[in-house]
Amino acid sequence: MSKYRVYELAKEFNTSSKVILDILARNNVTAKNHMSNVGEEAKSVINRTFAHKIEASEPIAPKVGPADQAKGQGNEERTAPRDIRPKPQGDNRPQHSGGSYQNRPNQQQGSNYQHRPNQQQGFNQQNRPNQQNRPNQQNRLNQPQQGANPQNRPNQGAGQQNRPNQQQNRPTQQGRPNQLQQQRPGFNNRNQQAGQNNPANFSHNRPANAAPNTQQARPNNTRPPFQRNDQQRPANTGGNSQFRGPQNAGQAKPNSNFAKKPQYGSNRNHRSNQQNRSQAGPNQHRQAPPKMEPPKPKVIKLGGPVTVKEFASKMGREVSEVIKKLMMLGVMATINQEVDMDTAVILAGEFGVTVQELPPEEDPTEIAEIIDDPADLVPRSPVVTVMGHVDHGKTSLLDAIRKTHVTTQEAGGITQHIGAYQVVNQGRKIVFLDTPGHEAFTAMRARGAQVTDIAILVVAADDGVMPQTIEAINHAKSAKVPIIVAVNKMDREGANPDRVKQQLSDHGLVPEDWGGDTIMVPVSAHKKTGITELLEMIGLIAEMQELKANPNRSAQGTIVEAQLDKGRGPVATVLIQNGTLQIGDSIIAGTAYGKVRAMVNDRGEKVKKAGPSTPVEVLGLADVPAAGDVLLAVDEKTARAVAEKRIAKKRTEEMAHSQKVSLDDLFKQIQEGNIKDLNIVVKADVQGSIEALRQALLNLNNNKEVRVNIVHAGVGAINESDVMLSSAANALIIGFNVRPDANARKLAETEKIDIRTYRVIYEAINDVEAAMTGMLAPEFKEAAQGRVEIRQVFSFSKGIVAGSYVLEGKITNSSKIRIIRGGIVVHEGELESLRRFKDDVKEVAAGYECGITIDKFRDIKEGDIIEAYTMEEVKRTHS
Ligand SMILES: Nc1nc2c(ncn2[C@@H]2O[C@H](COP(=O)(O)OP(=O)(O)OP(=O)(O)O)[C@@H](O)[C@H]2O)c(=O)[nH]1
Repeated sequence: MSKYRVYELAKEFNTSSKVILDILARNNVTAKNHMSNVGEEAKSVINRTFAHKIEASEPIAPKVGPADQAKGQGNEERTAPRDIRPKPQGDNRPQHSGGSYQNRPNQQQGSNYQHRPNQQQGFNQQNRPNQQNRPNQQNRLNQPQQGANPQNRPNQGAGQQNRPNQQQNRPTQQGRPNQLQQQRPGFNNRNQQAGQNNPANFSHNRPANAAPNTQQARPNNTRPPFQRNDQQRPANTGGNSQFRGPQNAGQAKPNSNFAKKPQYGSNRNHRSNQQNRSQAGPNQHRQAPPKMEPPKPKVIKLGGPVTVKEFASKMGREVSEVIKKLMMLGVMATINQEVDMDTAVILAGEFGVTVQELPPEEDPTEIAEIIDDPADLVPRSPVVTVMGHVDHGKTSLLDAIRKTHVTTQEAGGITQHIGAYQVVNQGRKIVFLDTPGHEAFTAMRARGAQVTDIAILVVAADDGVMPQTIEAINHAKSAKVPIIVAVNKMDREGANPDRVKQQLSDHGLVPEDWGGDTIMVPVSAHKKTGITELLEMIGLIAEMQELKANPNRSAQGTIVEAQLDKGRGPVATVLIQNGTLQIGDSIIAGTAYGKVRAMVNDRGEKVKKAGPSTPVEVLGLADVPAAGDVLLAVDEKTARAVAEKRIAKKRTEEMAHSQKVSLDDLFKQIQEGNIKDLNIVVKADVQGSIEALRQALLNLNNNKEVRVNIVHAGVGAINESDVMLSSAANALIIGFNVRPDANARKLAETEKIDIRTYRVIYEAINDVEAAMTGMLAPEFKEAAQGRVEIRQVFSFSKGIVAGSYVLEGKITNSSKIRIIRGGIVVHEGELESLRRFKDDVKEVAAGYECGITIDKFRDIKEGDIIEAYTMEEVKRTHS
C-alpha cells in the first residue's frame, strides 16, 4: 500500500499542506503535520474532495455574478430582475456606473495587460487613490510585485481562485479590487488562468454589465474612490478607447488580439453601452426613439448662389457636413458664406444629389443689363478723377490741364460748369470729373456706380503726404481704381519729390523707378510743366485697361451731379458710359424718369446725341435723381413702371430699419447673414494709436463668421468724408481720442453711421469683440447735452475760469464734459463750477455766456469746445 507524505499530496493537488491536513481531519484520517505519512485511503478522500469541489464550482461559476454575490451579501435589491432597459431617472445612472465600476477595471486591466504590458505602471498610478482609501487593497498593491516574480505566479493564481468566494461575502468595493487581483496573475500566466480565472471572471462580469447586477453597486457607487477610479479610466485605457465608441466600436473593428478572446470584446461592448448610457445623462429617453432625420433629396433646385446654411437645409444635411465637404474640395467657407452655382453643383454631386438650375428671379425694380457682343465694342476715352489733400493744387492742376489742352476757342466756350469736361491729348480724349474726388467715389459707390477709370492723386512736393492724401489713396484702393501720382508744386523751393515717394511707398504706392508699379509724374500747375507727361501716362494706363464700349445701343450712364434749376427744372449731369443718348429718348435714373428734352455738353453747346465717355447735361427728367444713380434709356412704359416700383421699394426700405452696420445689432446681422465683412474706419489723434488699434482689430479675425476689414485709418477728427466713406462701404467709425465735427455728426445721423469714440484702446477692442459674438452687454451711452465755446481764459490764484458761450443745447453743473481742440479730445471729466455773472447756476442754455471751471484741469485755451453730455443706460436690441 502506497504511502504519501502530506506535503506531497499538497503539491499534487496544488494546495497547501494545511488544506490537506484539514480535509484529512474532517474525514477522520489522522495526520499530524506535513511530514506525516498517509495511505491510499487518505489520498482517495482528498481526491474525492477536490473532484467534488471542481464539480460543484463548474456549474456555479457562470451564475456567480455580482448579482449572486449580492444575494450572498443579503442585499435583496441587487437581485432585481435582469432588465437592461433604462430605468426611470435617478435610479439608473448609479446602477450603470456601478455595474461599470465593478466590471470595468477587470476588463481594462485585462486588455491592458494582455496587449500593453507596459501600461501596468499607468494602471497602478491611476488606481493609487483607491489603494489609499481602501486598506484591503494593500494586498493588491503587493500583488504586482509578487507577480513580477514568475515563480510565484501559479501560486498566486491558485490562491486567488478562492477569492471569488471571499469576495461574495465582502462588501462590493472590496470584492471588486479582488477581481482585479484575480485577473492580474491570470494575465501573467495566460495558459493556466485564461482557462480558469478568466472565464469565471467574465461570467461574473457579463451579467453585471448586462444590467440587473449593476444595481448591486448602487450604494457603493457613491464612494469617492470609485468615482475617481472611473474618472481615471479613460486615461487608463489609453489606446483602447476605440472600443468605447458608440455602437460598440470594439465589435465593429476587432483588434486581432481582441478577436481571439471574444469575451473581452463583448464585455467591453457592454461597458461601452453602459458608459454611453451613463454619459448620456440621467435622461435615458434620448436613446429610445431614433432621431427622425430630415428627408434627403436626390435633386435640389437652385436659382443662383446660396449660403452654406441654405444649401445644407435644401440638402437636408447638417451645416457641418457641408462645410466638411467643402473643405475636402479645398474651399474654406463659413455658415453664412455664399457658394456659387458651379461650386454648389460639385458640392451636391459629392452628396449624390443633382442640382436643377432655376432662372434667377426677376427684380421688378431692375432693368436687365444689355450684354454687348465683343465685336460691337470700340475703344472709349478714360474717365479721370483728381484727388488730394486740401491746397495741394487740384483745382490749379485741372485749370492747367484745361488751359493747355483745350483749344483757346473751346476754352473760351466754357460758359457753364457741368461737373465734368473733356480734354484732348495727342488726338485722344480724356474725361475729367470736376467733382471733389472723394464724392465721386463715395456718393457714387454707395449706389454701386463706378465712373472713374483712373485716379490722379495730387501731392504737393513741398508738403508731402497729408491725412487727406491717405484718405484719397484708401478711396481709390477700395474702389480698385489705378492711381497716378502728380507730384505738384515742383517749382517751389522746398520741393522734395523723393520724400513724397518715400511717404507714398509707406502707404503701398511704390514708384516705378523704385521697382514698384505706381506712376509718379512731377508737375507744376503754375508753370504748367509735366502736364503733357501726366496726360500721356493717363493715356498709357487707359490703353492697358482696354476701355471699350458699344456706341450703337441704348444709352447707359451715371448721374454725376443733379439739381433743380429754377428755370429749366431738374438738370442732371450724366456721364454716358455705354451706348448713345439721343434727344427724345425715354430715360430712367433711380426713381426719376422722363424724356430727354435737351442736352448740353461741357463746352455749353447743345448736342443731339452723346456717346460713350461723354459728360453731358440732360434736361427732361421729372424729378431730381441722386448722384451715382444709373441712367438708362428704355421704352417709356418700362421707365414709368420701374420708376414706380422703385419709389414703392424705397418707401418700404425707408420704413424698415436701416441695414447699416452698427455694433448694437452686429451679432444679429451676422446671424442673419447680412454681414460677412465688418468694415471699420479708424480715426485717432496720433499715428501710433492708429497702428495699435488697427493691429488689435485685425487680431479679432479669428472669428469665423465675420472678418474685420479696416477700410480707412487716419489721424484727425472724424469728418464728413469719413462718414461718406463709411456710408459707401457700410462701415462703422471708431474714433480714438477724436470726435466727429458738427457736419460729420449730422451726416452720420442721416446716413445712420455708427460712430464709436473711445479713450482706451482696450475698450474699443472689447466692444467690437463683444459685438461680434453677441455678448455686447447693456451699456451706458452718452446723451449729448450741448456745445460750449471757450472764448476767453481768466487766470486767478484759485484757478482758471473759462469765459464761455453756449453754442447749442445746454450745459449743466452736473454735466460730464469733454474738451475738444482741433477735433482732438484733450480732456474728459466734470465741471467744478458753472456760473452766470457771480452766481452759481444749475444750467446755462444756448445763446448765453457763462463762466466755467473744470475739475482737475487747467490747460484750457480760447477756441476750445466743451461737449456737455450725460450717461444713460441703453438696452441692447439683440438678445
Ligand atoms: N508754387 C505753386 N503753387 C501752386 C501750384 N499749384 C497750386 N498752387 C497754389 O496752391 C494753392 C492751392 O491751390 P488749389 O489749386 O486751390 O488747391 P486745391 O487742392 O484745389 O485746394 P482745395 O480746392 O481747397 O482742396 C493756391 O494758392 C495755388 O496757387 C504749383 O504748381 N506751384
